[in-house]
Amino acid sequence: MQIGMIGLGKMGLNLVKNMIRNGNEVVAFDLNADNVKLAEEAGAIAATSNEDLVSKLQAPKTVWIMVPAGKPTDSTVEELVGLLSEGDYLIDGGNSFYEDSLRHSKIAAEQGINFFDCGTSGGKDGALNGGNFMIGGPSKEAFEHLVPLFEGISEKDGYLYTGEPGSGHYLKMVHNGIEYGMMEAIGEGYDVLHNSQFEYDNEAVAKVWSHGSVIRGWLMELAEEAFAKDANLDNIAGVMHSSGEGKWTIQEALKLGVPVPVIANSLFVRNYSEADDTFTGKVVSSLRNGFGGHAMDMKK
Ligand SMILES: O=C(O)[C@H](O)[C@@H](O)[C@H](O)[C@H](O)COP(=O)(O)O
Repeated sequence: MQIGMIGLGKMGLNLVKNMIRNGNEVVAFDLNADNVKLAEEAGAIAATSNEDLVSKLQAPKTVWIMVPAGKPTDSTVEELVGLLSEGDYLIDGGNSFYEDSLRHSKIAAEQGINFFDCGTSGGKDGALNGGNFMIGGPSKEAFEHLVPLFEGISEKDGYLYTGEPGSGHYLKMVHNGIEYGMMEAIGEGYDVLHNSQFEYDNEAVAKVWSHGSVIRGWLMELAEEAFAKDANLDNIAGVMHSSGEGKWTIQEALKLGVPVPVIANSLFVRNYSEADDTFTGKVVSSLRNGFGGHAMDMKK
């Protein structure tokens, strides 16, 4: 089928290549002209603006947007709702907050446009070679139109129509919450090994854990790759950033009254990792010193 792709960053460009390899025709646009050129080299038809992209598609038109969540997605959706017509399809494949997607779905539905909120997982490699997609949208019938597209670009069994609008990005949000907890557990286990009396070969450990153990999986394979490049990760700072989905999962859990101690602590550990020093630490150190006379590390 024919798809318009807006947003040709590391995920969008790989999706374009995947779509073309699977027999789709892609019209591509990005604010960065260099990225459009790369898409053109990969076989896409270049567009010079969102409007130009939409004008190059045949009805019913299908546009996939892959731009950062928040304001960039908001403005792109708003513009496209004005450019597309009744019966067209609009897919947000980014990591949008599900309440934003509910809003986008509503303004699209007012114009008769089928809006799908699509959580995309599997990273750059998945986008290129077979990804994972969690897709909410107006109806199963409308989704049928997109099945050939997702059949081609997904890992086998790697896409799901999740039901009503918002449910795709909601599922991706929770997926990422789980991702936070799993990665933190792997990190902590390795920290124990690293500080133990034994001399473990981190890469070899990841490799053996990847073959038949309970904790095998893609994250363990990625750990093996990372340790192969840098045996003790000496060149990497232990700072962990986050893009928001862990936080949203925790906020949602608080709203629902569901306990999520592992996911919540994973985010707090990431937040701590971003700080050079913490005021909490200064306060606790002062208090220990106050009641027990325990030594405080002073600023150098
Ligand atoms: O499923 C995936 O492929 C990943 O989750 C992907 O979506 C991305 O790497 C995260 O958004 C990073 O999230 P943080 O920056 O919050 O760790």
